[in-house]
Amino acid sequence: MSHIKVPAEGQKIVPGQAVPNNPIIPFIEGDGIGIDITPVMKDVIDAAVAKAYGGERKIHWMEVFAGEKATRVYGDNVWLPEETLQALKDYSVSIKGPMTTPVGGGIRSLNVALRQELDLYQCLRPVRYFNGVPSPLKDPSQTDMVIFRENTEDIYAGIEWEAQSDDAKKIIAFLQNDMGVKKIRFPNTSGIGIKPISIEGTERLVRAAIQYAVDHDRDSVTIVHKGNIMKYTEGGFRDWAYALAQKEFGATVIGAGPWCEFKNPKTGKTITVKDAIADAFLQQILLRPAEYDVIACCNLNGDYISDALAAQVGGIGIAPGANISDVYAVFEATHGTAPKYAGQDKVNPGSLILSAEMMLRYMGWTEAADLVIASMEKAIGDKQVTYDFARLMDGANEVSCSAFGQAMIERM
Ligand SMILES: NC(=O)C1=CN([C@@H]2O[C@H](COP(=O)(O)OP(=O)(O)OC[C@H]3O[C@@H](n4cnc5c(N)ncnc54)[C@H](OP(=O)(O)O)[C@@H]3O)[C@@H](O)[C@H]2O)C=CC1
Ligand SMILES: O=C(O)CCC(=O)C(=O)O
Ligand SMILES: [Mg+2]
Repeated sequence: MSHIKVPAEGQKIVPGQAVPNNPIIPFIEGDGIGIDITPVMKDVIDAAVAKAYGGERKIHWMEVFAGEKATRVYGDNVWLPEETLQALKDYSVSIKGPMTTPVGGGIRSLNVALRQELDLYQCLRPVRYFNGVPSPLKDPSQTDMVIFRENTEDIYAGIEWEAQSDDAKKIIAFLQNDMGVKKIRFPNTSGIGIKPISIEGTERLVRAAIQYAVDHDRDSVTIVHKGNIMKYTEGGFRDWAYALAQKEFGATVIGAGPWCEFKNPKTGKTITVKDAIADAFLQQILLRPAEYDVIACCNLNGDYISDALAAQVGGIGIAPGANISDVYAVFEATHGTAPKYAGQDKVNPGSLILSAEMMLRYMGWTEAADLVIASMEKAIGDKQVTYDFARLMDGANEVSCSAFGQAMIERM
């Protein structure tokens, strides 16, 4: 039986066709603070759309279920209903709140499952500074990067075997007996995980990152990896990325290499393609953020880098994101369910609102997207901020999650 109530009005967004003025957009409320931030996001976006288009355009929201709410609606152990997946495909553009993943045992990440099921291979996370936001850096405005995190491969593929299980014993025996592996330090008590990184997966992600640099007139693309240690996975990622820049964008090697460069066909400006080893990169983004622009990386590094970079511009309360395939897009914040704040109307809805702002821009509704940005800047400028900013800001008026949304709406 279906639990999805399709709105009486509204149309599907069909990939490759113009976005209708009355699109139906599926949303997943999310676990934990999802209950706080998702309604605020919808109110702010509805207000921006109404203000920008005077009633000519309107989003028709359609709730679909995943995570803890799905188990309440569909029954125990139904975490990601088939009809939810189908709706995300049928309506092609959607937005989700965060979902809980238990540590150690229990279900595997539903967030990762969605990315894999819909082949949302680009995790796009822009990191920029908003005036007035408190930051630990002296000059946070120098941090202006766009992360392209590979979203379907790496150890996130979930290919793992628990220590001392029959499967782990089988794999370890295979590695030792058939592959000549002698380096498993404690074979009787090791869990094993597999890290697949492919040429196809690398190429499509890096192609999107470089194309973004071309389309948005950016100066450089940095491939971040740990290829000195993981030679055939992260090292492969680096080598295939450079090869793609040369093969598809006409980049030529600078000096002894491996850095290369090409002229942006749209602006004539030089785009440098360079690389950095992940540990060094994490200190350089703090010390010399202005040297980095578009970032392309594998899944795990992208996860770490996303939160680290978010901290530089005020934290994960204001860190948006999108998961994109060649046909579908699912927008979501960088942060998780922050369970200790769930239901308190306390946290910053900024990340999810800015994720929705990315969604508006993706739909071509730039006037509404601009209003979202401008009203957020005004609310922060007036020091009407949630607890996360208030605790770092002099003279702030700490407001609730919903009041921050209202503060934005009043300033549109
Ligand atoms: N895409 C997804 O759905 C994601 C899901 N998760 C899942 O979320 C769960 C909790 O993960 P956890 O590691 O605690 O990470 P979270 O991102 O949920 O929270 C970590 C901390 O970040 C701050 N924070 C997060 N969101 C906000 C917000 N909206 N406004 C202000 N501050 C915020 C809070 O900091 P402080 O304590 O300083 O106030 C919070 O305690 C896990 O099950 C994890 O797997 C995690 C990341 C992404
Ligand atoms: O799926 C999860 O629970 C965590 C995912 C995550 O941290 C991320 O996508 O940034
Ligand atoms: Mg993360």
